[in-house]
Amino acid sequence: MPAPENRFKSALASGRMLYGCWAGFADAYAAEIVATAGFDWLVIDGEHAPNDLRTIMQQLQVLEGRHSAPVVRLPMGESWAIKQVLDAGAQTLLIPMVESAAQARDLVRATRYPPEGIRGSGAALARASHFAQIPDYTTTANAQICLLVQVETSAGIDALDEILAVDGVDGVFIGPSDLGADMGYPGDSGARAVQDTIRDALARIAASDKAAGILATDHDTALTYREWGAQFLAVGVDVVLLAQAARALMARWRDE
Ligand SMILES: O=C(O)C(=O)C[C@H](O)[C@@H](O)CO
Repeated sequence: MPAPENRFKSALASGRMLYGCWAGFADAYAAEIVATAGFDWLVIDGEHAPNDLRTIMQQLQVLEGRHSAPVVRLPMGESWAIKQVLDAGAQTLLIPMVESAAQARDLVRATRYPPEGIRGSGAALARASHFAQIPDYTTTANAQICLLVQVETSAGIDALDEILAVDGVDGVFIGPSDLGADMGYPGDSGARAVQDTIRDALARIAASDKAAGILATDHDTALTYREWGAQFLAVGVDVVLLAQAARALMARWRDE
């Protein structure tokens, strides 16, 4: 009995368009609600949402077996944190601020058991192995890991071709907000220079053996990014959806 199939990794490899949403409430109940929408993937955000290992695990638990595949984003690509979330059951990781091929190679190694990598062997304690109920988990888990790296600085863009050559990286996600800020356009990822950089980057990623990903909450911008080569395309942020709907509702009654 091998490690569970990573459906997101398989879908990414098939080339199918995959629409996602950020899950930023750091809460299993909220993740369960968003999953009823039918997104192909949900980002359990450990970078900008108040998640910890236990809340990440609880969201992995409620998403198990659902259509929406969990993508866990860590604050940074630390090998100890990668070990913890993989043992908690994550199979797809989104790692921010990747700026070199060397960094990408280190991330690949951190997600794999030896001899391919350095992931610590603690499967008996791990939810991921169904607490050692999957006897050959450590020899089959590597193949089900999906590593998505975020390129979101000028340095990362400059190293993109080398990053794209790293075996074990499955996708490259362009972070428009951070990229815009690093390029000197904080809060304005729509600036011409940023858009030109995003277009070139998505094209280069799509032309490689990796999948291209990005986030756009504006519909027309998301359509443009899809035309430019994005395959795993996040089109919403749950926290923003609730905040905007609540404010609009009160604004309407305030004017009644
Ligand atoms: O830089 C970006 O843009 C991203 O990485 C996406 C955002 O961080 C995400 O938190 C949505 O705001």
